[in-house]
Amino acid sequence: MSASPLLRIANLTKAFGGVMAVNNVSFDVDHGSIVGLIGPNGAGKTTVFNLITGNYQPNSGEILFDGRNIVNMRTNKIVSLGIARTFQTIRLFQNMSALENVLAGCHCRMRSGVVGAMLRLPWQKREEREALEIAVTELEFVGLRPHLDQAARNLSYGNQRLLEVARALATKPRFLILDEPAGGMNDYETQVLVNLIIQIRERGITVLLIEHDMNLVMQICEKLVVLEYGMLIAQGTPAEIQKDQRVIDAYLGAPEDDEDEEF
Ligand SMILES: Nc1ncnc2c1ncn2[C@@H]1O[C@H](COP(=O)(O)OP(=O)(O)OP(=O)(O)O)[C@@H](O)[C@H]1O
Repeated sequence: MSASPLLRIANLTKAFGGVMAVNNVSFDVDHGSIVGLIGPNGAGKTTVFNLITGNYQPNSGEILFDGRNIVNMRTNKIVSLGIARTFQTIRLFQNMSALENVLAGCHCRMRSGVVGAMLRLPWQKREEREALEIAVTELEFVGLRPHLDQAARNLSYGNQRLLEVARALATKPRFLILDEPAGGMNDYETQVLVNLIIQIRERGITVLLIEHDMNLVMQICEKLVVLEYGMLIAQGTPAEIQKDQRVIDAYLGAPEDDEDEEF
């Protein structure tokens, strides 16, 4: 018998008006794995992410994290269980420094919170010192230590994406959800990202990612889950998925766009 998965999605459904964005989808993410969620534009991938992180509530179905149903849980509670994410559209505090952005991630885990920290009681000072250490460590981990004091808006696009990863890591996740992490990156930046995701997994963090860059997905994911029109049409290893006729048809039948879906 195999060990229970870190994340289990069971019969998950989410409709927006008449649109079935996610339609009876079920899949597992095993502990310590890197899983890719792929599919043509509008297939329902980001909606699945928003359901896992509590940004949306499903119409039906279950989301079990480490055996616990997290449906209807508040987003901050879900973060405190060890789920962190980055967004498809960069969501940084553009006028704040790289360090301040990552500290904002640490505050999700702090007892005092941002306002309480201003009172500066001894245990709050200790907590702040620890947060600073974590933030610097994570900036170093993603290679942004030299840019610590720079405003987020002055970082290159690729570095802004890495900053989002550092901020997510500062919440000490067990499960990291990355929404198109290579979006807008050049080939060199993408390769740096690939190495970083592998190192994240080596830290024992399980990764679920949406990515249109098939080269990246094929390199690092041991399992792919494919959605089309909200429905799961295939799941398996990259080699299995590449040969799957339904997947080939879904991609070949997808309307052309500028996202360079090379499958
Ligand atoms: N908040 C919302 N309100 C209404 N419809 C929505 C909402 N979010 C998503 N949808 C619809 O649900 C469907 C799935 O969208 P979703 O963004 O999850 O797809 P996706 O696979 O992430 O696409 P992409 O690769 O383009 O990001 C689409 O038809 C979309 O228009």
